[in-house]
Amino acid sequence: MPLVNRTPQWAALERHWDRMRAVSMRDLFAADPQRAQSMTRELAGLRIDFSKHRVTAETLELLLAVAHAVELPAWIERMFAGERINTTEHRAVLHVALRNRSQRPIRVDGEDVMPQVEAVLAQMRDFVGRVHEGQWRGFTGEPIRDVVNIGIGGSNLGPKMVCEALTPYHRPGLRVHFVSNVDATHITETLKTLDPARTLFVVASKTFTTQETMTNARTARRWLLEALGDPAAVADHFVAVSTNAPAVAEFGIDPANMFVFWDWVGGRYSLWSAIGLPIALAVGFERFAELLNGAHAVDKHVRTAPLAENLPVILGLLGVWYTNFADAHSHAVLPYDQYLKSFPAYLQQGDMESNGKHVTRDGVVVDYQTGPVIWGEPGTDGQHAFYQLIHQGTRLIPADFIVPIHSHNETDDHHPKLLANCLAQTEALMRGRTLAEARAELLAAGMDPARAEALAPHRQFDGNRPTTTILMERLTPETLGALIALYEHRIFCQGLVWGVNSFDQWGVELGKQLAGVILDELKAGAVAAEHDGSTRALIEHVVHHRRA
Ligand SMILES: O=P(O)(O)OC[C@H]1O[C@](O)(CO)[C@@H](O)[C@@H]1O
Repeated sequence: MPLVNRTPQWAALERHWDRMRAVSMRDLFAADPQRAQSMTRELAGLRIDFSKHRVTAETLELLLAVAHAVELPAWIERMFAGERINTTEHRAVLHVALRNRSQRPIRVDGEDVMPQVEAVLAQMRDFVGRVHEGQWRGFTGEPIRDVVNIGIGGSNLGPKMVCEALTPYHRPGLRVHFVSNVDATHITETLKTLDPARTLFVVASKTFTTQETMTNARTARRWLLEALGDPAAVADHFVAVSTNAPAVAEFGIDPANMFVFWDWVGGRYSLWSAIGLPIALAVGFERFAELLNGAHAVDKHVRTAPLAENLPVILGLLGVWYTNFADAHSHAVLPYDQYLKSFPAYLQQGDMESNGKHVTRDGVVVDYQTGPVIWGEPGTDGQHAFYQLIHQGTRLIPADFIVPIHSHNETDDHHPKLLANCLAQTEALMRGRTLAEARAELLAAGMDPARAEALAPHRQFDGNRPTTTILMERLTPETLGALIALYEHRIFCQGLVWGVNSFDQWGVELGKQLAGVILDELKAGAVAAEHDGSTRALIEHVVHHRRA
């Protein structure tokens, strides 16, 4: 497979960009009164408007031609068929099996994985029921009041984001906490508020070797044992979610209290697996199942819809358009819903760990940009922080605006304002304000002409800044599941265009390896290994000051 930028389809897009760079969305809307309707689609409770993009029907056709050139439909099918498309780790990629509500067999090496998936879901349902009903009790016979998920990366960000997002659905009487950072402050501050006799720890780690997680888990175990005094208490206060049964047993967790998942579930795609146990504990198993249903609806769509109608494909291609042709370096995700406050952070791992790659699946170094920087904050906080740059800065930043039509905290005073702000931002970003308009507004407000002339350039907005608006009736488990799956598949489609393996993460290894060397040196109080001058001096300084 040649690099995508060597294909004739890519060359056609380059020529097209030369024509499109001067095209304004204002003109596109003026020329086509049906533009919004023809570029808005409904999917699984989401209404997606991609009309405020710097594209025409021809642009979309040319982008779709690139998608065909990289055999995108065949790759999507390969994923659903359980092929080992994560080639560097020789693994299938089957988070879609975790929410395969149709029970259609999905096979890896000829073996249907669905019975295992169903068995773990049944185990989760049973366990969650027992905790909720007070049948699962702590060592001293107390019911569980607090659940602490100990995990990091995919074993933290997904379940944490979903638990926050579904706060209105939380069952009363059970609080869920997340500890991820190896910084002792994180676990110390969390444990301060808890009663050991009524706390359940979920140690979530695919590998069960991750330094941060194992350190926090050992601290939690010490805390528990100091309070309860008997090692037998661990069995009543710790469960594990992992692929590594021997390591779980070695930690002292009863294998009966282990929830397995499989090597074909990537960490950042794992919230649908037993890694979602804190979600099910927080909102109940039925709600967790609704989350899976929402994702399944999007899975069906991505697998069966023709490319031209396939929303994750379209959104992915729009991202490619800006990254590779309009020189955009980042992508903002702006949820207008406080419950989605961690959605951008969750997507940072989802997208940047997936597509932050510099070689293709074949190991060829690319000479084009791949995954952008993902960032964002909930509106309207973001508006008062960084929107200035999005509106008037020198960089092009495509942005997604996500907003529910109804709030879970509906009041006449708040939600209409939130909605108005969200919609106004996309309008302003698209429309901008010309110099003449800026000048006229100032004059109409009574400003003297000389001052209006001086101020007008500061109040001029280029506009033409692309946004996607994603509306939903309300943020429910189902719409949230659909939203997450939409982004997951978008990431996959972009990775396919760039030719990278979106499912490995070798880039996190080197730092881990070097941290191991430096940790030994900090413990020994002496530098033993080869380091550059800066790192060596820093280690020596730290060693000296920790000794003093
Ligand atoms: O679940 P584990 O094995 O503890 O890994 C945690 C995280 O570490 C990574 O391997 C690297 O950040 C992620 O891909 C993963 O989600």
